[in-house]
Amino acid sequence: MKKTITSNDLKNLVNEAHAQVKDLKGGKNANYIPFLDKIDSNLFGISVCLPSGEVIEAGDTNYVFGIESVSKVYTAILVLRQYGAQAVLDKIGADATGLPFNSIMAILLENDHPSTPLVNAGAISADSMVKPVGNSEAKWKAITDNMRELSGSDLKLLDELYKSESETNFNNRSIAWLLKNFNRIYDDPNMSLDLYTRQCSMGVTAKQLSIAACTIANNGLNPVTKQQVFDPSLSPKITSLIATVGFYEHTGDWLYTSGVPAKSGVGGGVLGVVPGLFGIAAFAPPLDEAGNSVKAQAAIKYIAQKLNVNVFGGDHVEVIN
Ligand SMILES: NC(=O)CC[C@H](N)C(=O)O
Repeated sequence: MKKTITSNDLKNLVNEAHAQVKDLKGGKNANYIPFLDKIDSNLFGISVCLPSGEVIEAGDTNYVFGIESVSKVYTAILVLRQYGAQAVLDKIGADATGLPFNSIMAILLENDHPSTPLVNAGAISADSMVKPVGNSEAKWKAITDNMRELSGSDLKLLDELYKSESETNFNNRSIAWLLKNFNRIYDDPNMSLDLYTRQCSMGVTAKQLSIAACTIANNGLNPVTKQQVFDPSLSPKITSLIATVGFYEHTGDWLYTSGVPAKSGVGGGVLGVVPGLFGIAAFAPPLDEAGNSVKAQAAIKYIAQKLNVNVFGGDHVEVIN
């Protein structure tokens, strides 16, 4: 069915979702990274960005939190921009692992392959691919420039998070060297791991995430800055990667129940893409056992179900002013 709603209707719906979900119990902050354990677990924000550039917000949408694994989407886009879709498929892959984000078993099971740029192994591999290979400083500039272009404004490193994560990332150190063993690291392993740890420690707001999500939903055109950030042909590629593995071992359940391709991070952020319609982001620190924000999932589901939008069916919704 074709359906037209006003941006005011959508604003009311976002406020309603916030009110419905804000007291939801369950989940707990990530505690394997000490910094994240200390964040106020009552923080909660929802932001929806439309292709017109309008951003609809409710709650703590300007609170700066750790982007964590949502950053994998950004760097996946960067290597897609630098290498094209085929090379990313060949060098990293585009498969679901069905396993936790930090799984070493997934690397062994795939017989050398990191599977996808959206789990730790593939993301470290993607950071190793970022050009110019061999130059850490210039690679970091490419990573942060790309983040700014997608989000419409600068993301800033959370120094304390970076320190906390660098001191405790023993599992990721093993992943980097295991990938080296399988020739799936295309630069220095320690440098690639450090770039990965740093990108995960960037601070972002729900509002910035929703603008990046809308840039993906809007075929690479940032709706706020009006910059064509990446080639439109890459949009379905990144959305399919997100749909396939965005919630790790819970991805199938999530997609089945929400119909919205979305990527989570252990900082509590979730970025969701409804192609052509909007980018949506939500943030709340308490996570379920797979590391996905409990309230962010509930909020995005609430909005998608009320609108009856679903990438596999549902209504064709148009938002007018
Ligand atoms: N799922 C996540 O957000 C994990 C990211 C975190 N930096 C890690 O590597 O463990």
